Amino acid sequence: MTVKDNNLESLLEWINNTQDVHLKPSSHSYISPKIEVKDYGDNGGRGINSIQKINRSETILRIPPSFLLNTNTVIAHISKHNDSITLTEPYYLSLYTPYNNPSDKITKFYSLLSLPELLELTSFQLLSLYITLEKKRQSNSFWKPFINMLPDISDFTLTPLVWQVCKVPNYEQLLKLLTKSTKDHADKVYQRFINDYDIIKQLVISKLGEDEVDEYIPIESVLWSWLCINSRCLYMTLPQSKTTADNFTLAPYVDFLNHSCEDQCSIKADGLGFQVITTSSYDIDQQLFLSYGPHANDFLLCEYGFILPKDNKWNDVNISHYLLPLFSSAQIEFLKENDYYDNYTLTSTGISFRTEVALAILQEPNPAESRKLSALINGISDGSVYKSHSDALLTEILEKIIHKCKNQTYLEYADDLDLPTRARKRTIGILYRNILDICKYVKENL
Ligand SMILES: C[S@@+](CC[C@H](N)C(=O)[O-])C[C@H]1O[C@@H](n2cnc3c(N)ncnc32)[C@H](O)[C@@H]1O
Repeated sequence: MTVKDNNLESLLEWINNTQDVHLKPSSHSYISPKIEVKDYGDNGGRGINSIQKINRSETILRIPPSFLLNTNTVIAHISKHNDSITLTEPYYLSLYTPYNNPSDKITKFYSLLSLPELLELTSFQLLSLYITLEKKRQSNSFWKPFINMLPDISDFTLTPLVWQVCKVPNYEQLLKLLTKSTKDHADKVYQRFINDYDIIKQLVISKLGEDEVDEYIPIESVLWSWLCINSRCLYMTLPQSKTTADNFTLAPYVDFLNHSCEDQCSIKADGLGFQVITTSSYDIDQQLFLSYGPHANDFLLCEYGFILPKDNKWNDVNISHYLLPLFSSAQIEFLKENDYYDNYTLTSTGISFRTEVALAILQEPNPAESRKLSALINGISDGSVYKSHSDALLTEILEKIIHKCKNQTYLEYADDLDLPTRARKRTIGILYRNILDICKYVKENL
């Protein structure tokens, strides 16, 4: 179904017609007439669809720097409401920031912030704070057409972070049901969010006092902004970023591209802004995809709130927690020295070399002195001397995992009356099915 709503029309109007008069027309926004936004329903929500044939290497989108939401544009916009901030760098001064100084509470809050305080925040913290506040400002925000097209919190119903922060029905049971690697990942995402929220909160308290926190930055609103950023950010080098993780931007319209394991579009960020170029040709009425990266389903679920139920070639099974307790201290020392400590995985094509090395080391009481081991690690031997013991241990581990997963795949058919709980349990069931399929394959092919 073609998406036709007022919000989308406002977004297109904003991207196409709010041009910086100082820019050459060649630098203006461009949305190819060969694409449209289409609603794929349960199969990914909104995505980009071809309405004409598209060739390989065609530029289909170009969003100029002034319409990208990132640290640069946020600081440039906030500075318009703050007399104490004077920006001199060209990457701020070249941005189009139509001056609109509404006398609302948020303008007042911006006027209290200093440039060092803003630069102290990570991109994630700054953007989460800014989007939360700009959403509140509604028509007073330059970014309103973009913010109005961001997904609803209900679109993140499968994200474990939402279960935990919003304490959804059965959230404790759901978290316990997660596969180990998904739970480990979900815990890290939770820590990242809570840390970001605490820092934003401290800043608001330092300017406005504790009583204003719920008014300006209720945790549910920051959670929504944070998830929109996490699931829609695109890599782009920014001049003032402190870490690689800070190098990202949000790009309206580009962010309608759904994920597939196979790359079908590439992205380019330069002085012209953000561009999307096709890397394959498309017939009429085909969905255009971008690969978000080599992500397994547990990663996709925790970071983006979806999984690829079939054919995610990046799925793996981590067996580190079975192997790590078996190593002696000499073996651990060797593993650490040679960068082979932890992260032992199996995939749908077999066991990783790292896992093979770990299984071999378990058979060497003095690994540092073993020439057989050194030959395996240096690619001089294929390690067949270790194979029968490695296979026996691996079979034992695989049988334990297979048994556990078989006990959990019933979740795929969960029939809870509460529909979000049902969807969450079914997704967890698929994660167990993914693990089961890999383990069975590896066991059969030892
Ligand atoms: C960058 S946005 C893509 C546009 C999004 N579908 C929308 O409606 O705005 C990323 C989000 O799209 C959804 N998504 C992306 N690729 C998907 C896929 N292959 N299957 C299901 N959902 C997908 C997830 O909700 C993800 O968090």
